[in-house]
Amino acid sequence: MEDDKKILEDKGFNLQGQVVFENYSGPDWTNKTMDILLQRARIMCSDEVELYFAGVDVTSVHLYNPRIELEALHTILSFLDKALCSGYHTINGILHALRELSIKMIQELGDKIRLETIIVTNYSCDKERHLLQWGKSKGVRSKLEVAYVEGAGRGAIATEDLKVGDIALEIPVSAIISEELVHESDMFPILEKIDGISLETMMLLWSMKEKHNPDSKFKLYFDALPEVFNTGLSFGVNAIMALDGTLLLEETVQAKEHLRTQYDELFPALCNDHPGIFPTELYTWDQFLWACELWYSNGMKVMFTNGKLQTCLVPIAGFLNHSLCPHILHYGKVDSATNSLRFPLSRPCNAGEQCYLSYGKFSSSHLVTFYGFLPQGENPYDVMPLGNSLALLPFLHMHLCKSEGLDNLDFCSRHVEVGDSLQNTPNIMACVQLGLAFRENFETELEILEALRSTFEDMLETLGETDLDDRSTSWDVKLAVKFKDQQRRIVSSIVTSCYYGCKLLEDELLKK
Ligand SMILES: C[S@@+](CC[C@H](N)C(=O)[O-])C[C@H]1O[C@@H](n2cnc3c(N)ncnc32)[C@H](O)[C@@H]1O
Repeated sequence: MEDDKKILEDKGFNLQGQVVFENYSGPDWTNKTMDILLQRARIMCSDEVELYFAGVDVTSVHLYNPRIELEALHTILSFLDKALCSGYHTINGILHALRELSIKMIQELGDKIRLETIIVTNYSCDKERHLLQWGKSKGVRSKLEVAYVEGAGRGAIATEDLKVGDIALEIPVSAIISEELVHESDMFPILEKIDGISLETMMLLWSMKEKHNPDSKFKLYFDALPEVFNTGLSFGVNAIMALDGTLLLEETVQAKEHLRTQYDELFPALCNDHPGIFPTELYTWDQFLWACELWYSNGMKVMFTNGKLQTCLVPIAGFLNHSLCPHILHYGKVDSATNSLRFPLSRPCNAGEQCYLSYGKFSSSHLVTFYGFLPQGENPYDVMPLGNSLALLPFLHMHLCKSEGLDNLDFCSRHVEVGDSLQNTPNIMACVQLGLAFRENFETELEILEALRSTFEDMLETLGETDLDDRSTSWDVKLAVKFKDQQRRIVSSIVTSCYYGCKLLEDELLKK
């Protein structure tokens, strides 16, 4: 919040909450006013890390992060709707014009980033249809159907053209799998006596048994779940080996070791002490891992009307896949008027198009480990290890450092951003140019940049080359190799940028 304020002040905004509609009778007033509103909204919609890395130019019209752009446009739209409802009649015309423009800009943004969904027709969706019917009988309202989509298992497809603000899906609280169920179960009195056990772990253990309960209220939900999840937690030895040289290797190994320790702390003790409640055959390591993958990849944080935030399984909503710029941005808070979880659209979704939501601001390594996929497009939340002495390097588009320029290596390590190609993301160059504009000490900057280049060159070497026969390779090795290729591309782009940055500085030094 303080960062937001500072940036707004730096940009000369009036922080008293008033936007002055200057010259609104002029020919271009709507665009100009929208521009001002957008500059503010981009800052308001960026979190601390995003602000930190976009510090130089968060107000730029450049799409440095489509999710923030969408969030900003949506914030403006909500603001305009509120203003229109509260009846500022004298400026109604202006508000309507701005509203129309923001809807148009949201539409244009959606068109720019649209992902093509290929529906795979040779899979039966009977189980999914049964679940949808069950949902309907429980009061679920849906404008989505389920289909197999290429590269992502099942996905949710819009059954009609959906506009901004339309509710794609509405799930009553009674159809959500939440802590209440474990509290009511016969395992709760045993579990609550275990020191330090979390409610999440209790839910996980409950779901392992409930999955096999023929009388479960959620039987059709469990029936429709995948038999295997294919996340990084299930990577085999070859996939782990293929990750050599990447941060992900350690992440997946550590995550799995952590889960194994957790399992060993609970089993076989619980089965031995309470065989009637924890049957051995339902609580094997493999089944525990399956349940972990279920909760990591399908768990949703839900805020209930009593203010409690819980990780839940939400039938039907669990068919929604993730996108870096999703249709559904705001969800997860139970609507007190309807006692349901609603999934409203922040950008339009046409009939037949896959409707996406955002799982969160996750790096690709997190998505591979806990969800088992790499998102399409450049992920602005990726991180790069910068060697032992340096901090993790967030990979955000466009800007290399704040206007201070490069002060020291540590400063640099925290500010560097990496682009996907030199032409449209001249990050290191932008940084150097900033340095040139603000500072005299080119020698130090050159040293820093050379050190950076050398660090990334070493990293590139460690990543090595991959030679993959795609036909005979298993899903996990393919995913590991895809991840490594992506890392290589990023690092290689930084090396190139460092190289050009050094050259620019050397030229400047020659001129002196
Ligand atoms: C909540 S589920 C979504 C429904 C899932 N596709 C299914 O068939 O059950 C999350 C899982 O969907 C897949 N997924 C989600 N978004 C994806 C994307 N953009 N690309 C590929 N797979 C995705 C991953 O396997 C992830 O673990």
